[in-house]
Amino acid sequence: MKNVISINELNVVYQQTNALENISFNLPTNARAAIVGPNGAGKSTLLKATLNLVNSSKQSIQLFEQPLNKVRHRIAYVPQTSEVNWNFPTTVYDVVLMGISAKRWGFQAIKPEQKMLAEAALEKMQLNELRERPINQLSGGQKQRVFIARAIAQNADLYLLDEPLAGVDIKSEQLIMDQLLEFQAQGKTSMTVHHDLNTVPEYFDSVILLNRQLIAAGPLDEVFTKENIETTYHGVTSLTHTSSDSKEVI
Ligand SMILES: Nc1ncnc2c1ncn2[C@@H]1O[C@H](COP(=O)(O)OP(=O)(O)OP(=O)(O)O)[C@@H](O)[C@H]1O
Repeated sequence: MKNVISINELNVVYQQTNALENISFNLPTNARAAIVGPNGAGKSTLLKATLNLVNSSKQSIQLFEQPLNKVRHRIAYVPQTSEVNWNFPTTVYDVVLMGISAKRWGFQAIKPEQKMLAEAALEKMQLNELRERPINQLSGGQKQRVFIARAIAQNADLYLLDEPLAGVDIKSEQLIMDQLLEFQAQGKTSMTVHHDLNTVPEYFDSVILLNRQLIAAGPLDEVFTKENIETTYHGVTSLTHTSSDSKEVI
């Protein structure tokens, strides 16, 4: 089985912080993977390093067995909503169209089939009625769904999602998680930062356990063990304390 992501001895150092130390793992094609670990473990940094959005040790990452610059168009990134400028004067529909623009050259017109992709993405995330709404007038869950819709419209092969369930209600959560299943059914791969240990087995089939260093990575059954979770969270074992309010607990 081919690897979509191959990371070899990745290090990321911010000014004062060793955010990631000596990370090596492979993610096979068609995985539906979660990145799990406590606050400050480097989960967002791992996604950003994969996309070369932060300075890291070079030559340590291959995507689709190639360097990033050859395959960037095959990757969709859903950032944390807190990292998006929601006051930018644009509408839901225009943000979704941006997913398509990622695959266009210069001022090429949008093709009918690309418009259909955008329409399908709006439909899937149940955003049709909100399409003309300015993005600064959306709820937390609606904001998450807009960026997932943009990623769907991009029609990528690899989806990197940073906490897509943060601040969403149960309906949005179900829509988003069903979409990850659909990506997988289409032969695509996803890697998602996820905070709720309780739902990891339900939502994912692979896990990357991280706490600045890699604790373990691989299939859910092999990796998501009590021992590994304990090591990741330095002894926090109770799964009942680790949903979105886990930020304080861990
Ligand atoms: N731009 C930056 N400059 C300096 N330090 C940073 C920067 N971004 C993150 N850090 C630090 O790097 C470490 C890893 O941060 P990161 O956001 O990747 O963790 P995380 O696991 O995603 O955390 P959380 O669960 O809280 O979102 C933290 O100690 C954080 O304070």
